[in-house]
Amino acid sequence: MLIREVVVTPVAFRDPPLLNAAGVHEPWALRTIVEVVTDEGVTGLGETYGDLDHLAKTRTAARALTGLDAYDRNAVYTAVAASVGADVVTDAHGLTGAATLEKTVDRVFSPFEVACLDVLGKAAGRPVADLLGGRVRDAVPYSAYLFYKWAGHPDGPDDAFGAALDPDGLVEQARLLVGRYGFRSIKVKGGVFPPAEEIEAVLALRQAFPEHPLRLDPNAAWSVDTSIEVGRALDGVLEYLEDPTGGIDGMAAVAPHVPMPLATNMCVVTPEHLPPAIRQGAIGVLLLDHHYWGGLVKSSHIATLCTTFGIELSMHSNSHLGISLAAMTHLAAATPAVTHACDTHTPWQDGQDVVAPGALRFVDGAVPVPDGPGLGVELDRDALAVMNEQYEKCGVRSRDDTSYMKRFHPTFSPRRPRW
Ligand SMILES: O=C([O-])[C@@H](O)[C@@H](O)[C@H](O)[C@@H](O)C(=O)[O-]
Ligand SMILES: [Mg+2]
Repeated sequence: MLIREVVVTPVAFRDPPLLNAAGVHEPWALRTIVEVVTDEGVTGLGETYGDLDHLAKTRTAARALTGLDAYDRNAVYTAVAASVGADVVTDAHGLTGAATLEKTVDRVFSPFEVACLDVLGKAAGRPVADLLGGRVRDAVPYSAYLFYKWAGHPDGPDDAFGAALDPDGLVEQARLLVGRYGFRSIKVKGGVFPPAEEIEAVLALRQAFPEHPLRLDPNAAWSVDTSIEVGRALDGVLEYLEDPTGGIDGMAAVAPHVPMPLATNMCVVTPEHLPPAIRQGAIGVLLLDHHYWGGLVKSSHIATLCTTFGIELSMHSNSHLGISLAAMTHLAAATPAVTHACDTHTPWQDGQDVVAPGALRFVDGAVPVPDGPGLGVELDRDALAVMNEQYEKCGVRSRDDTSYMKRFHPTFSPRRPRW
């Protein structure tokens, strides 16, 4: 199973104007699609970020993998690490926490690891979930991921989702997503309006959806004191409060004073963050993300470690396509400790995808594990070509929610904490 060739293709797809603490989503979201082709003619798929620095590193790493054995993922990791060197890559938006060298290598390695597992699964005729230990659930529950949003991009027509700028708008958006996908949990992306307004929105959702577990995630937009006030105001309402404030120290200062667990995909984002977070009791839930936790196997090891220390698991998401959704679904299906519904941006992509339709679907808010070998999804080459052309033409080269927001609101500041 020697790697004969690795093909790296950047793609762009339409994204609605979703608001967050860093600004607003641009009209185009970027991803990179990785194809690992072996000497036996089996091709494995991976998906990762599309930002220029990361794309360059992914391309350099791809060239270093020719001739390696798809079974030998330690050798693949070593080659990726050597190709990354000492360069740390940071996201401009800062929504997935601090960058470190290990996290940079883990991020570059991840799509190749997923693609190698896809190869091995296809060769063995078994789903990736089987390679990760076997499925403990046949379908993986996801949450309705609500965003405050404008009706459309200021330079374009309104989109099909409509505006959501107050509690009624968010409740209406929840009805749309729950109605269409059957989600049984709801997450609100906060950090956009003053906390009192976001509390009001969560309470309106609680009234409209009395049975749905609710989460709120302001991406560290609040001070420690504000986080404690909001946490107490939502006593009995939230399943967990996600990244109310920044840093392990900040989260540890909030945790003992609020009634619900704190969750994160910002202050614990790489292995070296775990010891201090555990020592200080900073978090109760970790949102895994195989795209920056070094792929599926390492994520599953992190989950085991978290369970040992009483930390529960959920899963984080940025804008993504079907290869990522398939990988997330196999990982969560094979990881008993992922007991909270996972996040996904899938509804916001509104059917745009690089994978052929059919393998991935939502049933009662959950994605059944694809049955086919490997990830169980096939590349739609026409869609890939269209999205690659969109990438070439769209002009976006790195996600920058803040600059895009400042085009329309020049005084906007992404300063955190803001409240
Ligand atoms: O897409 C967004 O705007 C989200 O805010 C995303 O970038 C975050 O990383 C993420 O969803 C989160 O849970 O923090
Ligand atoms: Mg988050």
